[in-house]
Amino acid sequence: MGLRADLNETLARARGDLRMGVPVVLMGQAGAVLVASAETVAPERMAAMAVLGPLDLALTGRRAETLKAVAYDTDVARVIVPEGAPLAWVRQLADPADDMDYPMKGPLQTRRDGDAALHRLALTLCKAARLLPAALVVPVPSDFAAKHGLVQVPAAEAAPLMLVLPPLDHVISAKVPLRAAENARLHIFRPEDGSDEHYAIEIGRPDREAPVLARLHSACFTGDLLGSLKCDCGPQLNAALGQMGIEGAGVLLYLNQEGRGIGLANKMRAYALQDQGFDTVEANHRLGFEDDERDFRLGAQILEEMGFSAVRLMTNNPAKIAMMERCGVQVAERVPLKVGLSKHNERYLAVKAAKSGHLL
Ligand SMILES: Nc1nc2c(ncn2[C@@H]2O[C@H](COP(=O)(O)OP(=O)(O)OP(=O)(O)O)[C@@H](O)[C@H]2O)c(=O)[nH]1
Ligand SMILES: [Zn+2]
Repeated sequence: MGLRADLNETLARARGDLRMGVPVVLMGQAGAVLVASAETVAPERMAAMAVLGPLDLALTGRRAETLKAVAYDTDVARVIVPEGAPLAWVRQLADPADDMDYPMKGPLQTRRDGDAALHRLALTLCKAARLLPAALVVPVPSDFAAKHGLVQVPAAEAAPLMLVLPPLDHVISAKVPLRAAENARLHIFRPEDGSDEHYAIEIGRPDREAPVLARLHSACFTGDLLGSLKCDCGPQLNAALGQMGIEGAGVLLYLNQEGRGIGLANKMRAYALQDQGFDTVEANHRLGFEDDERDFRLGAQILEEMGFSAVRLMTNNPAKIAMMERCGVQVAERVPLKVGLSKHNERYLAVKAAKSGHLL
């Protein structure tokens, strides 16, 4: 490998830059565009972008639905930013926080001609950076990145790469005696694309030839650490480790997919919308996300790397079972995990059962 950044490294830089409010260049077949996150871009940078050409605001089809904007490309809407529109105008479209106070934002003009591929990639990058899926997009000459010292992403290669799960490196493991099980070991897995690390807690030394008692737990800072009553995550985490402790063997994957994969800041935005009366699924949609943005292939990959091919899966979520099976991990048994019901999460769990197919 030479000193030049490869594509994975370039994408990691692009995510970092978008988070910092720095624009990046996406190179497509029909030309290049300059892209900035609507959430993090500074007003001066937006003004500098507006000088370069007509500004679009790329939004997901989900967000467009709430805004009553026509998404000609189904999953992507290219909203035309009126000349002279301030950053506040853009932020109001990107962020649903004030939707209820200012319901009439339109009529919004959306682009129909041309190709939406670069807008789509911009949104994928925003999601991967755990930002709101909303990006300012403006056409630029193909030598723009080199001239201005910006990161340049070749779209045709990057878009398919972002759909592939990166290889995970096992970094280290060490003993961590737990209240629930003294013979526990924590493993750290690091994705080669520079995204968040994931953990596996191995209890005892489970037989690799038999189905292992397993849980795929998605990070929930509020439930796991703070004891939030809005969800059932904390009690599920403790019950799963407790059961593994009792049986003397098991593996709990702690996947850093906070907020069903949208990140903690966006999850708090979803909670703020829930305070306005929307349910957990509606809140995700208003923000521009799908119900569930997690990638459960990750869990299968870690299990496989640890030498497990069959599980007794502790879950109420049929999507997790289906994904395990599709990824070649046999689910020998579903072990229900029903704990932590409170008056605060009754509705949340009912919505998951009604809309996301969770088993009651
Ligand atoms: N976006 C969003 N995420 C939430 C909300 N409440 C909890 N979460 C997240 O949802 C995830 C819950 O994950 P899991 O415990 O794996 O739950 P599950 O998919 O319902 O499956 P099982 O618990 O296995 O039945 C965690 O990442 C939480 O942070 C919410 O209202 N909105
Ligand atoms: Zn939770």
